[in-house]
Amino acid sequence: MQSSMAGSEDDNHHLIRSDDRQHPANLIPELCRKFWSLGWVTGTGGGTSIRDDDLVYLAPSGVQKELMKSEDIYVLELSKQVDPKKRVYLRSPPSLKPSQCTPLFIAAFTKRGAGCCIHTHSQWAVLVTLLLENQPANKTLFEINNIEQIKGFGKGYQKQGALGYHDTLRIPVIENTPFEEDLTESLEAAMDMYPDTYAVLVRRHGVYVWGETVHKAKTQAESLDYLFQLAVEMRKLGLPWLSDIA
Ligand SMILES: CSC[C@@H](O)[C@@H](O)C(=O)COP(=O)(O)O
Ligand SMILES: [Zn+2]
Repeated sequence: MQSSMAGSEDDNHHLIRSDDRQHPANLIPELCRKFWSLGWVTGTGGGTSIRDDDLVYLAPSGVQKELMKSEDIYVLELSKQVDPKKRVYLRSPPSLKPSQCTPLFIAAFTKRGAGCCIHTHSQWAVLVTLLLENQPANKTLFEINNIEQIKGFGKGYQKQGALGYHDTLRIPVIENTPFEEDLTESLEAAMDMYPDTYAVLVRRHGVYVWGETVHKAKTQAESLDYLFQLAVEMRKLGLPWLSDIA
């Protein structure tokens, strides 16, 4: 059975103890409970990380994400991470390991200044990557336009405002790897190739979505899941994802 380990003062327990619902250590378990009910983080897959200034909060690996408690949350200082192979944690709950998604979350924080990164194993995301399998590897792109929900996305990195109804939303797809951490290089390459994207799909696996704030990351993750589901249904009906309505 998954258990929460009560921390002591010397393991920086104060970093995750707060009565504020908006505190990252309270918000991550609450968000994961919501995401579990959407089928995004079932069977321990997926997760969420939040950055508050230089502090990064993240979940343990291999735990049932919807049953997590604030006591289970890891904390690290972003600016102190010199060697990705020797990650230094301000707070490490005993008997647990940090999420395997950690280097991918960190890529969103360092390369895109994100405040929150959400990883889902949504079946809609996986289905979209399967529908795109005929495109060349590493040049795969999900594209959709002329759908109202596209307005749920920001224009891009360091840009003001949201995408418009007629804009085309583009989400790159990277190939899956046997170990989550080995996705980091291709996720970073996709960020470089598509600097304005707020998400990267992982073939036969799921999606990473981020935003400047928790609110924006959640809005974009929900908008994307809506669009992925819609895209799968459109394909079944023989409807194109891109149209030239002016
Ligand atoms: C169902 S196992 C899924 C994991 O391998 C991974 O893809 C994942 O998303 C969660 O990794 P975790 O280390 O448990 O946070
Ligand atoms: Zn995953």
